[in-house]
Amino acid sequence: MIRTTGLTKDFTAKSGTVHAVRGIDLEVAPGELVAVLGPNGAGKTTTIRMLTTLTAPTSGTAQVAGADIAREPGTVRRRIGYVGQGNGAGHAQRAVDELVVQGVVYGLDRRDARRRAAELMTQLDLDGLATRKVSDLSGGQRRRLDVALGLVHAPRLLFLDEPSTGLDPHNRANLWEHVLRLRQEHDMTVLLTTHYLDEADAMAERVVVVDDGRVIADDTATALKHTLAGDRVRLAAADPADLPVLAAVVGGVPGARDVAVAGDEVEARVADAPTALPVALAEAAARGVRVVRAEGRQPTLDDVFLSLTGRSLREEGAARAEAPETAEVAA
Ligand SMILES: Nc1ncnc2c1ncn2[C@@H]1O[C@H](COP(=O)(O)OP(=O)(O)OP(=O)(O)O)[C@@H](O)[C@H]1O
Repeated sequence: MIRTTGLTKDFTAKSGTVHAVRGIDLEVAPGELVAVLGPNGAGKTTTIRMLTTLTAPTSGTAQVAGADIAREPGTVRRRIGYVGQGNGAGHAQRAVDELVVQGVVYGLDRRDARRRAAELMTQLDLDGLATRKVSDLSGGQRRRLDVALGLVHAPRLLFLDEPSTGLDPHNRANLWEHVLRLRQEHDMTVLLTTHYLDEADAMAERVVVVDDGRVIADDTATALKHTLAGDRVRLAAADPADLPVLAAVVGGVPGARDVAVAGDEVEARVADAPTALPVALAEAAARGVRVVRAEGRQPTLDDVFLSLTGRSLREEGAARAEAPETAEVAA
């Protein structure tokens, strides 16, 4: 459904050239749900904008929904849906009119456009809001209307750029419920970007991690967490003199490696924290070591990013959210 080769985008800014995307090779099969995850400025939006023909690549090629983004941009656009960041819907318009107009733009006659609009309003739980002005909708309702706008022409491939940013947890869950149901009903391929690690983890069958314009990992969330981060256990001894014995105990549990002693604690990677922890505790007790704290931890996608880059995605997101990006000048 998507195949890119060496997709690259440079921008010319006042401060010099910005290498936003540095040669991305990506394949997405029909029906997949892929999350592109990465810190602010990693190149996620620029990649989506190239794939949706909104900006031309500096170099590289991409086939999207069976058409070439450079040679057949019109065909690509007809076959895909795109929900960008922020709200695409106009403000003074009534919700239903936005959908009807979008349908007409995509070639439906007015009657079909009205029928499709009504169908989508129901599917996205917007019934009863048809005649409300877009500006009077709540954030969650407006985002669902944006998704409806992206689906008017029943695309086989849907791009969602940070669909749930700014929504509260209830509205995020609600939006996802709708997207996942629609995807199943229409057998749609979905490529989305998100900052929410838990969202990528829970929703996507595949997670593509990007950093500084490059793909640095691409696999299922489970595989990424298993191979790049791994489970951990941490145990603290009441008596520091017991630490060498405790380290030996921890080192003996299944799959233990990277055993480290810091302060009054022993920490190690293990194959499976929930089963390793009781084994370690029982063995420590048998050897007369009194353990005062014990913790087993399973990795998150943030641990994956940390292991790949030495940086935390969570901290970067928070730091950048507090300090708005300085404006860069486009070419
Ligand atoms: N029009 C432009 N002119 C100059 N630089 C740009 C332009 N658009 C994007 N950039 C730069 O390209 C890089 C990638 O930006 P992009 O918006 O693709 O990142 P992102 O991963 O989507 O980030 P975010 O999560 O904040 O949306 C950033 O350094 C950004 O400042």
